Amino acid sequence: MYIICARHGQILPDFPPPFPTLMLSLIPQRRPGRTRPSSASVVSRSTSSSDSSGLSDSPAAARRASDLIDEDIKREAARQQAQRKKEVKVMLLGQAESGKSTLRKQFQLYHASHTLEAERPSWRIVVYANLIKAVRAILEELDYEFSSASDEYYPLEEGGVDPGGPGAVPTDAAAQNEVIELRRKLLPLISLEGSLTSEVSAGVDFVGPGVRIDGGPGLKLPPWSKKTGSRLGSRPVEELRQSSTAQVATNRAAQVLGSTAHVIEALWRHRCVEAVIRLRKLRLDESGVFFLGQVRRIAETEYIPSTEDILHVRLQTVGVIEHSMMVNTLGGIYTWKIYDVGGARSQRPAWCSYFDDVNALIFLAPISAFDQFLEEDPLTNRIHDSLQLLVSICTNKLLKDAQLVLLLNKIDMLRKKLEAGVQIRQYITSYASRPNNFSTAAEYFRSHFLAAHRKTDVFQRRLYVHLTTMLDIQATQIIITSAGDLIMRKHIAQTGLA
Ligand SMILES: Nc1nc2c(ncn2[C@@H]2O[C@H](COP(=O)(O)OP(=O)(O)OP(=O)(O)O)[C@@H](O)[C@H]2O)c(=O)[nH]1
Ligand SMILES: [Mg+2]
Repeated sequence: MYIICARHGQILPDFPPPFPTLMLSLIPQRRPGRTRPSSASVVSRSTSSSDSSGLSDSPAAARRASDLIDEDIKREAARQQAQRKKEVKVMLLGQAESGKSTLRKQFQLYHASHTLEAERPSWRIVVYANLIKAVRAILEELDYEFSSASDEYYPLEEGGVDPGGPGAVPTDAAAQNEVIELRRKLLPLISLEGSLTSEVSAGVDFVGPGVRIDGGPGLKLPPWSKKTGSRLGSRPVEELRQSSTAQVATNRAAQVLGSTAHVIEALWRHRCVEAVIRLRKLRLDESGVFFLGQVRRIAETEYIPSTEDILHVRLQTVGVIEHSMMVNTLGGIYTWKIYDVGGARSQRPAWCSYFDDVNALIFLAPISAFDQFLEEDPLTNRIHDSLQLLVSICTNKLLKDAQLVLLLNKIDMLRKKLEAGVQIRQYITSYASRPNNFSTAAEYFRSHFLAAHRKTDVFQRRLYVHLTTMLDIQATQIIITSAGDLIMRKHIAQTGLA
């Protein structure tokens, strides 16, 4: 599949091309506002001005008018150049759920914490939606478990056990009745998911299996929703604050949550839930697991999301969102424009329209995802997809002047998975007999990403690599400072501006 890149008028392969295919070569682009008008157009403009201003049509007058226009053009070019020198463009790239938006929030926290402060109450509805989604996913899994238990054929997951055998998911009548009762009490809460979803993101991320991406018949989509491919646009968080319907949905959810928090806790602690997570490998979003453990606090009447909550929230980015912030660094004040992109495959064609003049790319690869596959392509391992994506970026000519920073993210999850005994070689055969511990695994992934860059970066740029946990505020702020210094030093060196 090929995609026409709107701003460049070029044909690009579906982004990214299969490794190791390179992107097609690109047509150089002219920047608006920097072209000197041809002498023909200068003369014709001076002629017409002489008509209205009363200047004579002599060659000397025409030359004077032409000089004036030249000066204007120079002044405008100088103004634009000065502005560009004071502006730093940084793009956050990587697959879906790699942590781009979380890093963007960390930038906001570090450089513009007042804006995060202002947004804080608006995140409440997203926290509720994440929590309810997790509750629904658990109930659906238990439903499946109970109905499968009565079937003769019962497929086992890796590490699973025979039904009824020791260590099996309990499916006895008592367990089933307990879960049925919990579900009955939770139905009013679950039924709110649709309205929260349509307020927050028009069904982008919160729809569950079996629910159509457009929310299904009868779900009214809000007017701000915008179709991008088969998905629908997510709403800017600032807008939620001003929406009265979002307020109503939030207050209703808060009310129901207040009266059902103890039921959610009982469900989360139920022996069947622990068993489906351990034995059936039920995968809940990181945000869901976090909020389920904090349900009492979240259900309080006066609840306002903490910074930790905001960093844990999962809200899929759709399209490319620009965030401007003033950064006071190395003796100057600069406007940083941070572009946070949607990382799902259907979103990637939109990236190239923003590649112009990018100063730096921060690429996030979640290395804990070695045992996961893309949601949009269940046959592609997520580490493999990240490597392909990095190659596409290293070989893209539009990005040749951009500095590259690679963040191997979610190392906290990597640690947890390895400690829980998940074997890398079961998913990545080339890992072979290497020890299944954190330091070996981190070095293994690091060397693979470095090799992919070394082999394909025709521009021979340095690649700065960090192992990160985007939820760790202190550690991420150190990385933001050091990556920021690096980006600024190169920018200053290139523009000659101090
Ligand atoms: N445990 C853990 N969770 C993380 C880390 N970084 C991000 N997350 C969580 O992962 C989820 C996805 O993160 P996002 O920042 O929304 O991912 P994204 O790359 O913006 O995803 P798209 O917008 O779909 O492209 C969120 O719930 C985050 O809280 C990390 O280092 N460790
Ligand atoms: Mg995002």
